[in-house]
Amino acid sequence: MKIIVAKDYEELSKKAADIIAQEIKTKSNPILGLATGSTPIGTYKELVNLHREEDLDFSKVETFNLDEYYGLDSTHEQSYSYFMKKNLFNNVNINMNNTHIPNGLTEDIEKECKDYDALIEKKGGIDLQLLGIGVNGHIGFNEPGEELSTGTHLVDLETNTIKANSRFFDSIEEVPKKAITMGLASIMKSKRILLLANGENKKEIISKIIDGKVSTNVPASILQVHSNVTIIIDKEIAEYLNIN
Ligand SMILES: N[C@@H]1[C@@H](O)[C@H](O)[C@@H](COP(=O)(O)O)O[C@@H]1O
Repeated sequence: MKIIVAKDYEELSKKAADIIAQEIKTKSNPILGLATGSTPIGTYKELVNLHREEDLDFSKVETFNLDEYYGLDSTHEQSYSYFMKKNLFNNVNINMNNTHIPNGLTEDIEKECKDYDALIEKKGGIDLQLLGIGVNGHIGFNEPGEELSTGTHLVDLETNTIKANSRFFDSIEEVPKKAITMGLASIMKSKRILLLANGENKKEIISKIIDGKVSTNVPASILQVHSNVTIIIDKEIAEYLNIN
């Protein structure tokens, strides 16, 4: 795992955007895996700046998002579909037909998940997967447990995840209890993985995934066996890890 330390969230976002921009510039049809949550918002902002100021071209970019809440319409302000449009897609020259997010309103979960994995496969897999991390070590919505799922699947969200994500909703009752998420195999098949983490509340989990054992109780620990992972952390986490 390659670890990059940024002095603050702004620098972390700039460094992440630069890595993604490099991928976009060097591949003829870059396939990006995208994440939501508060962590990548700054990265998307920087990518929009690069598009506006330096003509970073998204016309050939294809994207697959990690997850979507089950039961939320794409127009719901807390759906990840809405998030992606607001923070990135509406602000760059991406072809919306090339953006993919699981359909949270699907009536056929099994088909939705199978089709999602098949499409990623058909496109040749993800070149660069962007990840945030939950405080319990989840990536996408792959929650800790005795077993981990490989393909895209419907997941019951942990009570703590529901609590953590309630900060985006008016009340905790409004947070969906289930989500559709890419599985760990789809994530691990990505050619390169870029994980971002900043702030006090992520320091323990980052320490676990870097130094701890690989365990289904910490889903992100599986990243230790991927050959091309870059983690960008801020100074606060770096100090906790004793990295300068
Ligand atoms: N499904 C998303 C994850 O992909 C994200 O990494 C996590 C952390 O969010 P934040 O970046 O706001 O800490 O939130 C959600 O649960």
